[in-house]
Amino acid sequence: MNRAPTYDKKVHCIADLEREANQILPEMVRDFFSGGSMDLLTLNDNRKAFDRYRLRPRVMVDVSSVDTTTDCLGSRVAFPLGFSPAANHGLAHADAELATSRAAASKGVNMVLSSWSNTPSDLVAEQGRGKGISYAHQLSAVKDQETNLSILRTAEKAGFKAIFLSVDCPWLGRRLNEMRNHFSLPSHLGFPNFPFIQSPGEMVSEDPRTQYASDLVWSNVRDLKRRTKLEIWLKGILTAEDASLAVEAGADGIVVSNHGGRQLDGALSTLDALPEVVRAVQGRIPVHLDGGIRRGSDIFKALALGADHCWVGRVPLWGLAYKGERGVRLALDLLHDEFRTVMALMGCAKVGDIRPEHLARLAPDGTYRKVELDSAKL
Ligand SMILES: Cc1cc2nc3c(=O)[nH]c(=O)nc-3n(C[C@H](O)[C@H](O)[C@H](O)COP(=O)(O)O)c2cc1C
Ligand SMILES: CC(C)CC(=O)C(=O)O
Repeated sequence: MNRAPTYDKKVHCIADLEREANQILPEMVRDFFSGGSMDLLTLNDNRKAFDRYRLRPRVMVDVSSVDTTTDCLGSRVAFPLGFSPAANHGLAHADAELATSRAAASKGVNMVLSSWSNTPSDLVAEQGRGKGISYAHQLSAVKDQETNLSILRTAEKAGFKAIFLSVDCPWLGRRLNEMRNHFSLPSHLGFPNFPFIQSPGEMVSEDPRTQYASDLVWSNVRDLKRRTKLEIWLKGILTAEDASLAVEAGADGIVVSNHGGRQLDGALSTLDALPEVVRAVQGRIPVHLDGGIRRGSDIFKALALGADHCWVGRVPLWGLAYKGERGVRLALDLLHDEFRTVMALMGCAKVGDIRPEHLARLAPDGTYRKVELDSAKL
């Protein structure tokens, strides 16, 4: 019998990993990782949206060999999942982004590094050198152009493949957990991309080198593309209108994202936003998704609705908190196994076999209705 392997005594799914991590982390860090903005409507809906779909399995398909691999940022990755950028991996574990990067490299998935990494970007990318994976560098543009350009040059020199420009943070969302907990960073954590910061408290100062640029417009995408050979992806698109403008502006890819519910509370869940974005893009550039992915079946559902690839932000943080690099590898093993199992049980032998008609969506009358081909582009 081809039963799933057991990797850990306590952790058999991402919900277990979250529970274990949350028992280890101090309350302030736990809430910083898990929390979102305001009433957490979007944070919670990111998860609930996946449960509004059910699977329509096809049987009597030869799934004796299931190929979960796919292409992402020029690499053949083990399965359609990688790590979203998240600030401050150092709050989860002393090995911080180095451990996350090693885990990604050893399991054959890509990683996007936050500008607010606690580890120098070149050291993070070095962990995956020669291992066939790709790294992208996130940029939340700040007011000071020199600082933005220095991050761009660092990413180019260190061999990053792309810049993921976060377009959903002209202003920081209101995160009540951070206010209530008086969130602050320990003094030992530094930000190599912002070397002028002497103490972590200064990251929220009035200094234009750390303040988000709130005046970004579509022409800035073209400016950025003129300044670098790296691919420019836009992270934080939620509407068909902006997806079309992103393509016109020359973006190399889009990540449908609401920043894990940490920016605009009440914004659409990413799975709900995905079909209109996919329809607007019409296959001209890749469309990726992050937000709420916790199971292999979530990845399957996002792909069935037209995403080319998914990312997770909190999952590697929980893995790190649980057991450092080993914990991050565990998270990847679990999600990879779950995805493979779902593919087999759905009658999909390769990623390209996943189609919208594999899904049924919850209708207002409480029944589930088949997702029709033209209702999700493809
Ligand atoms: C602790 C934390 C820090 C984050 N830092 C960044 C960041 O620096 N830049 C960014 O673009 N997104 C950041 N994000 C958002 C993630 O890239 C991603 O969009 C989100 O976590 C996806 O949702 P998920 O956590 O449900 O997978 C952060 C998310 C978390 C949880
Ligand atoms: C506040 C930033 C440093 C990181 C971020 O984007 C986030 O916490 O969501």
